[in-house]
Order: sequence, then C-alpha cells, then structure tokens
Amino acid sequence: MNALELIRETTEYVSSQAKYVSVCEEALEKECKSFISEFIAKGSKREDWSANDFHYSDGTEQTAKFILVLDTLNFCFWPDSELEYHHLGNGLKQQILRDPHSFDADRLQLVTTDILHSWFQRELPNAKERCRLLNEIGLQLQTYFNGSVKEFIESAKQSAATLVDLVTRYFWGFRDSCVYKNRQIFFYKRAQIFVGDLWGAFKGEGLGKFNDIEKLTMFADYRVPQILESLGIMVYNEELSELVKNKKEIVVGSEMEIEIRAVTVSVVEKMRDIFNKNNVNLLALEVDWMLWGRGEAMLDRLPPHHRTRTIFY
Ligand SMILES: Nc1nc2c(c(CN[C@H]3C=C[C@H](O)[C@@H]3O)cn2[C@@H]2O[C@H](COP(=O)(O)O)[C@@H](O)[C@H]2O)c(=O)[nH]1
Repeated sequence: MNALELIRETTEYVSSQAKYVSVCEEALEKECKSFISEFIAKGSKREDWSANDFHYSDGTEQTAKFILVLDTLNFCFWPDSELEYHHLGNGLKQQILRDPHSFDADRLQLVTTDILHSWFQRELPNAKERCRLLNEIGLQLQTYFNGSVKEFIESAKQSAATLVDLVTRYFWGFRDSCVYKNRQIFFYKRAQIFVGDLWGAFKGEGLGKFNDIEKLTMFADYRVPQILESLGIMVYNEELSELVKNKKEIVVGSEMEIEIRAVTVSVVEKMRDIFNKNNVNLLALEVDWMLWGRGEAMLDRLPPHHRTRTIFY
C-alpha cells in the first residue's frame, strides 16, 4: 500500500469508528448540488494557484524552493488572531524577491528566530520549532540531494504517492500520523499540500507533473472542517461541540482531534465522487481548495474552528 492509499484507508477506518463526529448525508447531498450549480454558473473555473498574489510563481526551481519553505511553515496560525496563511505566503514571497538565495539549502540550515522575524516583520507562533523545521529540510536536502529541491522532486519520478513518501521519509517534521484505537492513522497534510502546491504552481507540468495527482486526498487542516461543520455536513456531538464553540483546546492526538480530521478527509472524498458523477471532474485537492477558499471568504461569519496546537496543520 502506498502513502496515499494508507491515508485513505486509515482515515476511513476512523470515520467508521467515530463517536464525536458524524456526517449528515442529506446536508452533504444538498451542498454538493449547490456547489455544482454554482461551479457551472461560474463557467467551471478551476483555481489558478499562481493567481493568488500571496504566492510566488515564476515557473522555475525558485518556485519549488518557495513552496517547500511555505509548506514547512504552513501550520497553526490561529494562536495569533492577526495571523493568516496569506501573511505567510506574502512574507516568503517578499523575502525571495529581496534575496533570491534565502531558501537555498545552506541558508535554511542557518535560519534563526531573528531571521524568521525579519521575513515577516512579526513573531510567528512556535517560532523556535518553525526554525528547527527549516533547518531540518536544509540539512536533509544538502545531505541527500546536493541541496537541490529540483533533484529531490525529480527523484519521485512524477509520482505524487512517491513524493509524499520521500517528503515524510527525509523531512521528519512532515510525519503527520498518529495512533487511534491502537492503529496508526496517516494524514500527511503538509506533505500532500506540498505536492498539491507544486501541481498548482507549475500547472501540472515540469516540477508539477504527477501521473497520480488524483490520488491526493484533501489537506486535513482546521479551516475545512470548520466550513463543513457550519454547513451541517459534519456534526459534532454535544461534548465536542461545547469545546469547539467555547474555543477550548482540543488536545493533539486525542480521539476528538483525529475524528475531526479523518471525517473531513472522508467527506471530501465523498464530495469529489458526487461531483465526478455529475461530470464536474475536480480532484480532491481542487474540492479542498474550493472549500478552503470559501471558508477564507467568510472567516468573520463562521462559527469557531477547533483549536489544536500542532506542527502538522
Ligand atoms: N485544507 C487546506 N488548508 C489550507 C490550505 C492553505 C493554502 N492554500 C492555498 C494554496 C492553494 C490554493 O490556492 C489555496 O489558496 C492553507 N491551509 C491551512 O489552513 C489553515 C490556515 O488557515 P487561515 O488561518 O485561515 O490562514 C492552516 O492549517 C493552513 O495550513 C488549503 O489550500 N487547503
């Protein structure tokens, strides 16, 4: 079984056992219908990754370096209520434009909290750990891939599953898995989003060409479950609902946290299947981007998302 099959199988297992989170099939069908008519009404436009002004995209290896650093840091912004993903993207984009060598492997090994602060003109939550994660990818790239992100990506031979496996093998900070009822469960959110971002930035060509890109699942973060819960598609039981509503922390590795993430993966797989059955041929990652974008657009109107302190999402 490859890394992506593991994610789907193990998250499906959690969904079958879940007691804190359930799915309302009726709401799911209803929302899919409205997504489909909206998508078609808007001319079946797919997300253009490069069109986001908070992304750096020049079609060269520089973009791959930007994406690797972006997705090494792409987690847990909520402890800073002013911090959002686009601040991360913008900060890194300005940095690579200021100094094109900022994300070279030898430089990543030397990143300190002061350097990180200079990139964003602000503190990032858990800054020391974010630096360690950058130092790690710099060292591993230098040790095993001559410091080259391009060489690293090309070693996956255009397989998304292989690249997710390589990312989690060489970059320990991407090993987003846990144990639920004595079984190991895999999410690999930042490893998968790294592949998805490459595919988006390079428009499915060159360093973004993957012959199995449709095998990626959605990226189990805290924004997509938030919108699925607000739509009544995902339903939290009373105990979990009280905690989330009152912004209480959900402990990392708890059954509650794992069930929220796993059911989110399963729901987006189901949504993708319904879309495809209705000739809306979106990938799971594109359904994810649509849901994430929809969540971002209504941030101030959504009920609270679950709050887990983690380095994985
Ligand atoms: N599932 C999913 N989670 C995503 C993204 C993205 C960035 N995606 C861009 C890339 C390609 C597209 O063009 C998107 O624009 C960030 N996140 C996660 O959200 C959380 C931050 O949220 P907030 O605090 O509101 O900024 C945090 O866990 C972060 O890791 C996504 O696409 N899918």
